[in-house]
Parts: sequence; C-alpha cells; structure tokens
Amino acid sequence: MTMVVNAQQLTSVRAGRTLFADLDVQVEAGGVLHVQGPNGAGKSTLLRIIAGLLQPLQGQVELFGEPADVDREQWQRRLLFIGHKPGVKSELTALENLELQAGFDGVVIDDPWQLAETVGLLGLEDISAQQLSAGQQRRIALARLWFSPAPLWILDEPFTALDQPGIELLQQRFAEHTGHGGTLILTSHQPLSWQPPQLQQLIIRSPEAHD
Ligand SMILES: Nc1ncnc2c1ncn2[C@@H]1O[C@H](COP(=O)(O)OP(=O)(O)OP(=O)(O)O)[C@@H](O)[C@H]1O
Repeated sequence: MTMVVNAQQLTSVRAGRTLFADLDVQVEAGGVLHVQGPNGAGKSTLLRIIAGLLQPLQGQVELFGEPADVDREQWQRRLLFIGHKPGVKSELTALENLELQAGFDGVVIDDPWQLAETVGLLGLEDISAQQLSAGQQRRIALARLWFSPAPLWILDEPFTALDQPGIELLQQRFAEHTGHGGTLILTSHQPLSWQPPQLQQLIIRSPEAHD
C-alpha cells in the first residue's frame, strides 16, 4: 500500500500550551483517519500541520513521500483541505461558487444542475450564498468533493451544520472516495455511522491538560 501521509514526532505548542507531543500519524491510500477530542484540544491544528498550512514546533510531515512544506503549488491537485468555516463567497450564488471552486481545482463541472441536485441545492442555485442557511452554505463548500481530483482529503468538521441526510450523503461520498483508493483525514465531534475498512481513530487530549 502507498503511504500517503507520514508524519513523525509532531509537537505543537500554541498560546504557550503543548497541544500534542511526539505524535506519529501514518495513513495509507484508501485509509481514513478520524481525529477526535474536546474543544481546543488541537484537532484543527493537527490537520493544518498535516496539510502544510502550519509548521509544527518539531517533527516532519511527508505527503506522498515528499516533505509537505516544499513547493505548495504541487499539492494543489493532490490535496484538498476544507476548513471548519464554509469558505464560500457570500456575494456569489451557489452555482457561481461551484464554478469558482472548480476553476481552482482545474476542472469543468459537466452538469452543474445535476451536482446541485446531488448535494441538495436544487432550486437554490441562483440565490447568493449570504442568503442561504449555514447548512446550505456548508453543502456548497462540500460539493467540491464531487469534482475535486485530489486523492487526499483533509476535512475539518465537515458535518457541522448538516442535517442527518446531509451527513449520510457525505459519508456515502467518503466511502466512494476511499473505495477508489482515496485517503481521508477528518475531525468530528460525532462518531461515524459508516465503518470504513481502514479506519484509524486518533483522540487528542492535550498532555498538559491531563497531567
Ligand atoms: N491562531 C491561533 N493563534 C494562537 N493559538 C491558537 C490559534 N488557533 C488556535 N490556537 C490555540 O490552539 C488550541 C487548539 O486549537 P484548535 O483549533 O486546534 O482546537 P480544536 O481541537 O480543533 O478545537 P474545536 O473542537 O473547538 O474546533 C486552542 O485552544 C488555542 O489555544
């Protein structure tokens, strides 16, 4: 199996507090890493470090066998990071947002209306995102999972604001992605209702908080 993420001895200190120390993370192609822990434990920090968006105090991250901090542009087609905020352009409509995101990903959406239907936005395509609910805005952001060419998805709290059908839809999409050899790292405060064949659970409990 191909090692997609290989992080060694990660230590992160933020605001003077050690969030994790000497943490190793390894995820193979087709694998799922589900990161859990209380508010403020360091889940987002870990995801950002793995994605090469934040430097650890110590340790290294390799993605696809190469250091994650080298030449960020080369990751754009291989790594999709979606943070805990929806990250949609509020003045653009749902369809305009999808097309903008597809442009970033270097793809053309074959049938945007079909995609809008798939992700539960049909009938809302022409409304500016700022007039949509939190869950609808989250659906715009997550629609990217239906066209992104990236084999590695790093998703921070993707279920936030989604209703139960939305959560189920997303987990079906995760199953398709990993079933085709894609890799997923996610955080959530809820257990997964889907049982991936290659699931690793990582619970972050700040060492200092539990001494
Ligand atoms: N931009 C920042 N600058 C300095 N410290 C930060 C910053 N962002 C977060 N922190 C610190 O890092 C700690 C971990 O934050 P992080 O967002 O990684 O936690 P989390 O586990 O994802 O929490 P949540 O479940 O609330 O989203 C926070 O308690 C905070 O002290």
